[in-house]
Amino acid sequence: MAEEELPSGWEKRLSRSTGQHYYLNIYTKESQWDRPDKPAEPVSSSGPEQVQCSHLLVKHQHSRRPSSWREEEITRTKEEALDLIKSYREQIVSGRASFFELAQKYSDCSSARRGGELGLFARGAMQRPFEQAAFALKVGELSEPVTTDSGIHIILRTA
Ligand SMILES: O=C(N[C@H](Cc1nc2ccccc2[nH]1)C(=O)O)c1cc2ccccc2s1
Repeated sequence: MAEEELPSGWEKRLSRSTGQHYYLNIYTKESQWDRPDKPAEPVSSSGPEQVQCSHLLVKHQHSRRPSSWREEEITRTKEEALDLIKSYREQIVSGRASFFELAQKYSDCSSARRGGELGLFARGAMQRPFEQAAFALKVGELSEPVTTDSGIHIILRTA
């Protein structure tokens, strides 16, 4: 009886040490003894090309532009900004407030009017610490506080 065809993405190999056959995933280079029952998927090892995020930014006196739609001159200290961003994060995580609502009310970024929505962006578009944090998030995940030259952010990945 002809052996059933292997699912795509696998190769059948012979183990020299045991004389047993094993199966090699040609994408991940992982091997297994059991015959695979479904195709191996090509992995995008470099992660997503683009992410969609919203953010809530609290600026401080040393921010790159210590001014915003909320406040002509922002004088709070970096420590006060971090305390604020932590309290907003806690309100969101506890479900007492929505990300959209707090970003709209309190974010020092012009994206506040859209609940902090920044849209889709690729690597290279945003300041590096922000990019690194955003691309490390799973969809729906809220970051810990992230510091950039603009101030302190919490980032919600939406897609
Ligand atoms: O750089 C911006 N706004 C700055 C503050 C700021 N700095 C950021 C740094 C990283 C990501 C977003 C950031 N927003 C400001 O208003 O002083 C952006 C506003 C918007 C609005 C819509 C979409 C993208 C962007 S980027």
